[in-house]
Amino acid sequence: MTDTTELSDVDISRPQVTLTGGPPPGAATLESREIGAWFGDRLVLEGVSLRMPAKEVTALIGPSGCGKSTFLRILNRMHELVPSASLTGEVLLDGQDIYADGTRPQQVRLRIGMVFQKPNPFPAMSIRDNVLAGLKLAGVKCDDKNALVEQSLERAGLWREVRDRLSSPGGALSGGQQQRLCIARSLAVQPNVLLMDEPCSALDPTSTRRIEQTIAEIGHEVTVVIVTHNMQQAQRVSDHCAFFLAAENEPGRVIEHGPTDTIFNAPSDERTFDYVNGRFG
Ligand SMILES: Nc1ncnc2c1ncn2[C@@H]1O[C@H](COP(=O)(O)OP(=O)(O)OP(=O)(O)O)[C@@H](O)[C@H]1O
Repeated sequence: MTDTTELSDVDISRPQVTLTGGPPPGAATLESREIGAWFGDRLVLEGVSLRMPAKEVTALIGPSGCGKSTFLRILNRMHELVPSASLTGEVLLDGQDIYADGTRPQQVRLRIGMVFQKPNPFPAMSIRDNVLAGLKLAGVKCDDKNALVEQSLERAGLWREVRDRLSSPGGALSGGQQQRLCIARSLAVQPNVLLMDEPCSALDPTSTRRIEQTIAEIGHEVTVVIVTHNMQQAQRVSDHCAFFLAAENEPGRVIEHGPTDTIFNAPSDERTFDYVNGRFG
């Protein structure tokens, strides 16, 4: 599928549709402080302190197994879904600890959405209902569902391709379209942060480029944190980069983080230089 829609064709300037019971409006800054993570008695992450600024895109890069996905899942309380998992440290969303006593994980996940490696729309459900699915699950009310569907699909860069077939099943779309449908579903609840775990790894180059355009668009409205193995992609889409590395039999740590340009062109650590230049990993 070739998509020729250009960024400038998409109108994302309209005010957001009003939701009742949804997250407070706007992007939020996410900050981790001294995160440590275990599976059983195995420490897989240590001392991860990272600030992911509002309305900017932060890429998490590093070799396989260094804890990037684990860290991402800690950021919206999905790590605790693994029975043997535990953690230490704090995650602050605009200064509030998402692990504070009395904070419900479902409420956190409404504010901090997640898009996975493999697109996971409800295949038999219509495109329209897929977009609205997150609202239903969270009990969020919307005053104009048609406008919300259009706006969410537009923000995800899919509206023009599906506007004439909103009642077709989500499973009938191409892989790249399904991934954009999942992004639209996440955006429909108007989250403050969107986490993306290798969102393009199952997609062809054209679909990958379209998702990268989508990230460029939404990255100015919502905070984005993306895990990627693709160094060109990290350079293209992110404002900031964090390089994770786990030495042999050691937990993963952040070796270096900073503006993407610095990480790729003038890193301060030799291991970062070697990794971004493809010398290992
Ligand atoms: N559910 C789990 N149970 C036990 N160990 C796990 C589990 N998930 C991940 N791990 C371990 O935690 C460590 C970090 O894994 P994680 O998937 O976070 O790394 P990653 O950097 O995202 O890797 P990749 O780039 O390959 O996706 C690895 O050693 C992995 O084997």
